[in-house]
Amino acid sequence: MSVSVSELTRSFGEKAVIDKLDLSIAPGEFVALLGHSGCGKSTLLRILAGIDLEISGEVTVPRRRAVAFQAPRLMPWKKVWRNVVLGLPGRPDRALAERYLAEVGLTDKATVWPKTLSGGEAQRVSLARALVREPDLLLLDEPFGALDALTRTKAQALVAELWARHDCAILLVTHDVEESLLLADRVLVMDHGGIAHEVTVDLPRPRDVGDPRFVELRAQLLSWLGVSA
Ligand SMILES: Nc1ncnc2c1ncn2[C@@H]1O[C@H](COP(=O)(O)OP(=O)(O)OP(=O)(O)O)[C@@H](O)[C@H]1O
Repeated sequence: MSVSVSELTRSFGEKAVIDKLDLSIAPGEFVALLGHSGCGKSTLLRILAGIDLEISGEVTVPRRRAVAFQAPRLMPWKKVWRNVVLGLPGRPDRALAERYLAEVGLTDKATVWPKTLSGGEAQRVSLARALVREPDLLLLDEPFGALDALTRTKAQALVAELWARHDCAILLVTHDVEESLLLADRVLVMDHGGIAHEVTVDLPRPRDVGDPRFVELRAQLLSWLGVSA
């Protein structure tokens, strides 16, 4: 297993936001996580990232893991390529940064300042910064949430491509049922502090939103989320 979580509990004060949650993710598997606002998705991601340690239960994650958040969180005083390799051991390596910037289609942005990037470009830099760590597990917390529809569609295609190339497991937190079905092998629905439902997306890629099975899965997920299709 790439990720193995058993009886995970995380409380804020009296309230257990995550309550005896079990989860496993296979190496190379793409898993999407849906759930109502405030149900604890980001909290779970922070725990898997090793940012939040105030937990009980068992959590096993690969040592090589990386996170990309909804906001790209680039350092404004460092040029793009330096942001990509920020925090890596050793001397900052521009050629290395450029290799990963090329993967996200931003070769020509290596030496610009982050403030000159569009939202979609900044998000791609954030992906390059995650990938440069060659993670076995990539944690994505609504990375496309703030993007317009067209940019979002392109970013989704890019993530699908990067995942196919890099052979890492991905856990993608999203609010978008369609996005989860376009990208993931398995979709989880979080509720009441645990994984309340899950579905395996048994459809070949690239996926067709008009496929009857796609429509059926979307209706199933929406009904689990309490939204009628
Ligand atoms: N540091 C904190 N202190 C107190 N409560 C917190 C803290 N962090 C999160 N919470 C609470 O835990 C719950 C889960 O928050 P979390 O951000 O994980 O939800 P989410 O499912 O990611 O929501 P959204 O989809 O809106 O991003 C919320 O009720 C939130 O208020």
